[in-house]
Amino acid sequence: MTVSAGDSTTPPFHELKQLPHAVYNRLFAAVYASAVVALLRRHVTSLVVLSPSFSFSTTTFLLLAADLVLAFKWVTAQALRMRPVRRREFPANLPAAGRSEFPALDVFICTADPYKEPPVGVVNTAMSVLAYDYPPEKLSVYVSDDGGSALTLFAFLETAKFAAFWLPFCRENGVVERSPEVYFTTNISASAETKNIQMMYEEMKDKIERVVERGTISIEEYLVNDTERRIFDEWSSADFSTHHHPAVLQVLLDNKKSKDNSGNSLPNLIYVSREKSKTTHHRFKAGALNVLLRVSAVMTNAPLVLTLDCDMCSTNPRTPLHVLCYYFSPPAAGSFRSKYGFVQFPQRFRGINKHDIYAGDLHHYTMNMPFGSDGLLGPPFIGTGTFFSRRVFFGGPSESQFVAPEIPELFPDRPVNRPICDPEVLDLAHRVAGCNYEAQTNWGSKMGFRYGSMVEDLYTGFHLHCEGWRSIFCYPEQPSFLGDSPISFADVLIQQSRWSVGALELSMSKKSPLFLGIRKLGWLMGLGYCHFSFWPIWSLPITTYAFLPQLALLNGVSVFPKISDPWFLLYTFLFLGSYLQDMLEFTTVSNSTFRRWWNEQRIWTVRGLSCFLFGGFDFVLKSLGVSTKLGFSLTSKIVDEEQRQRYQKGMFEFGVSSPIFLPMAMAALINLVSFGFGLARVVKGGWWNVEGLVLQIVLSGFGVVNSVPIYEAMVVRKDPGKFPARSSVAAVVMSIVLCCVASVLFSS
Ligand SMILES: O=c1ccn([C@@H]2O[C@H](COP(=O)(O)OP(=O)(O)O[C@H]3O[C@H](CO)[C@@H](O)[C@H](O)[C@H]3O)[C@@H](O)[C@H]2O)c(=O)[nH]1
Ligand SMILES: [Mn+2]
Repeated sequence: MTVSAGDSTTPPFHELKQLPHAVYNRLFAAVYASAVVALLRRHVTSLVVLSPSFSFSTTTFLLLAADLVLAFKWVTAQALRMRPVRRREFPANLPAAGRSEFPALDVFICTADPYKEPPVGVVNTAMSVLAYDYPPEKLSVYVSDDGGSALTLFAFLETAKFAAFWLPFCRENGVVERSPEVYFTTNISASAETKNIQMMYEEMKDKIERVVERGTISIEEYLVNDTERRIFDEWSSADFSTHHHPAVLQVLLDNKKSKDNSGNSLPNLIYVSREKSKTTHHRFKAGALNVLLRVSAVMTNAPLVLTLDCDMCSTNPRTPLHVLCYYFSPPAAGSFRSKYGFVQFPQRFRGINKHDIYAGDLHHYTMNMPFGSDGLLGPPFIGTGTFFSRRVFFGGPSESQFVAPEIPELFPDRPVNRPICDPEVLDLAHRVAGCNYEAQTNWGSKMGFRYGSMVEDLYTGFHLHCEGWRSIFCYPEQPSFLGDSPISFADVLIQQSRWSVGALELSMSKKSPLFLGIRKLGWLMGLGYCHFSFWPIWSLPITTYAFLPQLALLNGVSVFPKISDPWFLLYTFLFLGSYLQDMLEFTTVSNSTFRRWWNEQRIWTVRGLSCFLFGGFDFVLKSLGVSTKLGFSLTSKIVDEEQRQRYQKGMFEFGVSSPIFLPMAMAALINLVSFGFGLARVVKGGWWNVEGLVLQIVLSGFGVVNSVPIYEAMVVRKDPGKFPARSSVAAVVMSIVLCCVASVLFSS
């Protein structure tokens, strides 16, 4: 265990423990690796030595390719299993008197569409950070509105007013849940004060929701004075649209002037909608974050920066103190100028159903694997819940790597000595929020958040690690942030198709983790990044194993060893070994349930047949120049009540007819038919008669068990979330075609 403290006489600020299961992971990896090598050797020999027919060599070749991919994925996963660690912080040990030493903190919240991301939700996220247990004169919250929406700005005008009541209320009553929405739905109090503030909140919420529903702000009704009205003048110009408008910047709270209702200062709250033009690529979220980096540099230039998605409410007001436990530790004590570039909190979600049918908590990626990478060079950046040192955005950690920004006002260590409402400051802030500002600069390539991938988080984090930065995974028992997870299955798959495209943009780039990563970060960390960035190639083995053995079975062709063959044991070991290890890791190390694990393994196969496949296609089309424009399909944060109820009952929400459901439905059908066919043969002739097909029958059975929710949705369910009839028919037709083609091929 390593213990660090402010100095040797003070109690520790944090500790780091290696997780004990690392030893078993290593031993198991050694044994499993031998089995993998044996399997690959077997494939190669049978390909070279015996080649009785075209269909035999094709099948063997496809299985070899699938197993090679699986072996590669396995190796990359092991890299993250070699040295998992767990940290703990002790914020109580930070000297109480040190608050005046706290670094300033700039919080960035991104939103992009008031209809997909309801402003009330964004307001709650902002409120939960405005109410941080942090000196208000050091705290600034910047809201980036890529929707360029007056509705969002209106919601924030209201936020500024309500904050004056909400912040002192939280402070005086020791409120932990500082998003008012969450607080009022989980706490029912009879006190007059609470009732009063709840009424204020409900009024504000009503007002915002009515304005959003109507799509316009009624000037007479809602805007109380001329200053407020003037704010919205910008929107009155005829050519103001989401994709084409000047930069809009509005200081809604200024900590030098704004006071709450008990006379204390309020933090800064600044609305930023960067300039948009139809002719300039706006680079999605990374572009928005870079604008915030510059605008905040001009206005407050805090050395610490926190990035949040609009739905990621903070659930612990002392979260920044966990970060300070590292900030104040040697060798960097009080400067953050060490090699540690960012502190990543896990992304956790609220409202996930009991058994997590979509594996929406992204367990593997947001929990297990970050512990593994934390023992190496640190967790990847996952987009939200990340505290950065501002310095990381300007080149590697050593002085010689520093990349100077184009104007002195953006230097990361420049002290700020002008008020944020100073006209010159505001002028410059508008300028750096302009859509052509980045032309011929290093923004997006050597500075700031990096452009080049739809998963700007993984991509940026990778480049930061390659420059020499390290990161820290901070996982307090009590969740620090909770976000929304989509509840419609189509939304989940579309979101993950976008991630798949982004991951491939990284893994297939010239600076792929496979080459640059391993060279710069060493084998383990480099392979660890491969694990994340080669995510979608999983669809190759999954598609193969979901169809090939089953189609072979239907044609009576054996592709796996017989029961009496010793290789049978090897196959069984490889399958059960990795499944059991994953299950144990999930249920013990991460303390989750068997049912959740079971659902997660199902989603793994489903992803292979949907988002990974479609994301892969999109990527290929884009690389070939066939489709040039891939938009950022924003994940909807709207919750339909009926849908939510079905989701809470554990029902998959198909509903819309989408090609993304087709391959999984075809796999479900073909596995069912081949399983039935296999069983019929067993009934007729007994197990020994089909001993060459046993593994294929078992595999089809496994496919069938995993497809139960699909059969239900196709045949049994009548609710609007059922499998769309059109897609069912398409799946049946295509399955029949596939079976016919297979029977021709297998007879060749
Ligand atoms: O042009 C854009 C597009 C998106 N966003 C914001 O980016 C965030 C993430 O968008 P969302 O639709 O919620 O995407 P998710 O796939 O749910 O987000 C995950 O994946 C992203 C990478 O694709 C990461 O950036 C996120 O942090 C991570 O939560 C939201 O706050 C959006 O408002 C923008 O500001 N501008
Ligand atoms: Mn999201």
